[in-house]
Amino acid sequence: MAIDDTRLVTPAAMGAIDAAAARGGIDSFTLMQAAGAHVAAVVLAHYPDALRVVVVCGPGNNGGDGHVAARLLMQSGVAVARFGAPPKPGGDAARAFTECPGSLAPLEDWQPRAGDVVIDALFGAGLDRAVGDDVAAVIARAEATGTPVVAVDLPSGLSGRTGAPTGPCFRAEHTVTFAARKPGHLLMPGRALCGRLHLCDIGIPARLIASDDRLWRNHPGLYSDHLPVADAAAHKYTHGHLAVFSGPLISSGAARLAAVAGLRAGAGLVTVASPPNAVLTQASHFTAIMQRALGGADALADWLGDRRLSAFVLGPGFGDADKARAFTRQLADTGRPVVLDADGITAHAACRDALGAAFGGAVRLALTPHEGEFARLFPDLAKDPALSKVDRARAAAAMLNAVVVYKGADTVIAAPDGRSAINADAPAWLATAGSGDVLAGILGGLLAQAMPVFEAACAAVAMHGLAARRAGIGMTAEDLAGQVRPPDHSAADAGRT
Ligand SMILES: NC(=O)C1=CN([C@@H]2O[C@H](COP(=O)(O)OP(=O)(O)OC[C@H]3O[C@@H](n4cnc5c(N)ncnc54)[C@H](O)[C@@H]3O)[C@@H](O)[C@H]2O)[C@H](O)CC1
Ligand SMILES: [K+]
Repeated sequence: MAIDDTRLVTPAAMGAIDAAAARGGIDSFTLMQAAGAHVAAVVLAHYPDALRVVVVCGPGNNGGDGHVAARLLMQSGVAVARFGAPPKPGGDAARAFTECPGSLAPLEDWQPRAGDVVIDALFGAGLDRAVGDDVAAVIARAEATGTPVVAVDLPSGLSGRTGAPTGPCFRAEHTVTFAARKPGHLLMPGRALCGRLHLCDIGIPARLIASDDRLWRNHPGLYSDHLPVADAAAHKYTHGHLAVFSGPLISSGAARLAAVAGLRAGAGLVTVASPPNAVLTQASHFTAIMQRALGGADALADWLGDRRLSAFVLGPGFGDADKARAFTRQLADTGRPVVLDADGITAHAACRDALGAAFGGAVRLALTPHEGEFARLFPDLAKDPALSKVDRARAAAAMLNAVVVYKGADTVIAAPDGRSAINADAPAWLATAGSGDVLAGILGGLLAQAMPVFEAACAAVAMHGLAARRAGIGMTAEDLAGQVRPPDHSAADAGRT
């Protein structure tokens, strides 16, 4: 493929890329022709029985792509009707408008008919506010009549930067985008509003699609060079020793899930450290996983003297917030990597800055919050409507000098240096009780094997999704943990969306 399909480019950065292409002698009208041709091809391929293609065109270049598609469809013998307002004279869109035969009726004139397919070419990268009443009425009409919509670049009304609608928004069956995916194609609810995404090469060279965004879809290229190496000469300690802290008897299952996942992710040894009264219960479940009774701080300090302990997971089912804070501080002092999940995150809601300060220096803290946990730790970021999920995760990562795995259907992994990835291919059935404990365990297992934290987090999120696919729909978290496999170096690009 001539384009880099792993990079995500914000609409603003895309504008800069277009300008660089123009400086390099690439004609913008030629790009528009290519864009319109891809849209027409998607419509022809997916709606061969359409009786009429309705192209709704906006004032900018998104509308220009619509005029090109309209002309090409007419030339293919398709019945086409165009609605909208003519573009301002002088630019590419005006030229595309002029070159398309036939009239342009006002937007409000569209009366849906059976057999209509809508090409939404109203707004794309240039959307900067909520759509007006005229566009909102068209969106409502398409939705009420179930008319299929093919969106050009982005469904009109959707922010390509945040994945959030700015107001009323088309729900497309297909979205045809150009040169690079935008964050809004992967972030929810944008991903759902786009329907099936077609990423099309319009002739912008891949070398130009290297913006400063440092944002990718999660894919093996982000981490494969850092995966633990399966070494014939290895012994168990070569692959590290992961410690998982269990909560009280009643909630001890969460640590078990994390421990099993950590072992399956390749950690050489895994020990579950439990309050003394939970040890017997834990022991009755395990053979390969080791046990340790751990009372308070002194016992932990004693254990931490074992240099072979190489990573820690604290939080799943942990309960006691005071103890979580005290243990975390002791773990921070070891200089070794720590995963904080669930109660381990919530315990620091009132002392977030102290947590960040305890983990200064080389990055060795990973946090795996879901929406609710994120809001508890970062209420200021969670409340700010101007921020995308990527912005929030990045700001949180920078604040705490930690890698943040902000979970959801669109899990965002962010590093303090700004590198970020959106994971958009996990199956929906991954959202089940205990699933997060498994993710924390996988991540702990990779960190125990000395992977750097950002790379380990990207790999862990991918492995979690792969395990869910293996376990299949209807799985429980136990099934999920049982399907975790060490990362496969030879695996094909499993991150493709
Ligand atoms: N490299 C590429 O990806 C190419 C993309 N192309 C297409 O060009 C558009 C972006 O075009 P642009 O003119 O910058 O923006 P829009 O057409 O989306 O809209 C701009 C226009 O609309 C006004 N506006 C914005 N929001 C609203 C609103 N809510 N209500 C009313 N008016 C609004 C804004 O002020 C501007 O006047 C990209 O998406 C692709 O489809 C090129 O064809 C080829 C290269
Ligand atoms: K559009």
